[in-house]
Amino acid sequence: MALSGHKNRGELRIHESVDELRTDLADYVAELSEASVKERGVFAIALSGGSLVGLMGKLCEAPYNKTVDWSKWYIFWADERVVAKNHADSNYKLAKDGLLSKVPIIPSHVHSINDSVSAEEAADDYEFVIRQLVKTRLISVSETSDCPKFDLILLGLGPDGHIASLFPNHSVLNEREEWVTFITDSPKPPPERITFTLPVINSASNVAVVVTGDSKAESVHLAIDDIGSDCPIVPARMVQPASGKLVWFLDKLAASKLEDSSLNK
Ligand SMILES: O=C(O)[C@H](O)[C@@H](O)[C@H](O)[C@H](O)COP(=O)(O)O
Repeated sequence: MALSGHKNRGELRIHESVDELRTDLADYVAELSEASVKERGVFAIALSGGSLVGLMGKLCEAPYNKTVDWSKWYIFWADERVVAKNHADSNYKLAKDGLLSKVPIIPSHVHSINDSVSAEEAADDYEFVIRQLVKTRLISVSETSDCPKFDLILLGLGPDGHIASLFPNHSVLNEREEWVTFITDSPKPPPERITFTLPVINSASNVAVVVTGDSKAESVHLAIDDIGSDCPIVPARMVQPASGKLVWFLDKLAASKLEDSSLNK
């Protein structure tokens, strides 16, 4: 693995293979879980959809399945499709089938969205739930804003540079008041989604963006490298934790267009 810091763009962890990335990601999540449980007694983690959950798969295997204190995990979603929980498009279903059902997480600690209301109501409900948990400090609060401070937010990256359900040129990128908002016009189906806003993502203690494959190489370049003013600002470039730590988990293909050639050999 090649390790590097990239000015204000966080730590880059570039892996020879997807398998190496999977091991490093499991180690990273397990270490953050241990540190958070030691410090706060709980671990509040937000997941996304896509290939991310599969890439976290080693957490279900030895040694992690036995060493991680799963009873202290509280699960949230950085974004969710507004579909029934048993629908093939549901990020909850993806995580349940691929991770949550394979480790001893306490069912009441799993905070999925209300799937029986509109996208707008689901976003409001989800923000309300998070507000209650911030009040009790199950989720920490940012020192600089009133935003929740998740222990870890895990994000994937779309070929268009989107993270969570924050798509390029969409007005929700400018949302500064809401913690959770909704869209009904996602360029990638399904159209109705709820999503954490940038202030919440940027208030987390740790944010990890997990990216594999050459179809993402251009958006990785646009998100990380020093780009000219004529280049588009992709949503992933707006991930800039105020006081938290940003880590990029990349495989060689995803890193192949980064400008620092020593990194993508
Ligand atoms: O809601 C969605 O449409 C997906 O969850 C999406 O946001 C995904 O996370 C990225 O596109 C990365 O996807 P892959 O990791 O599968 O390429």
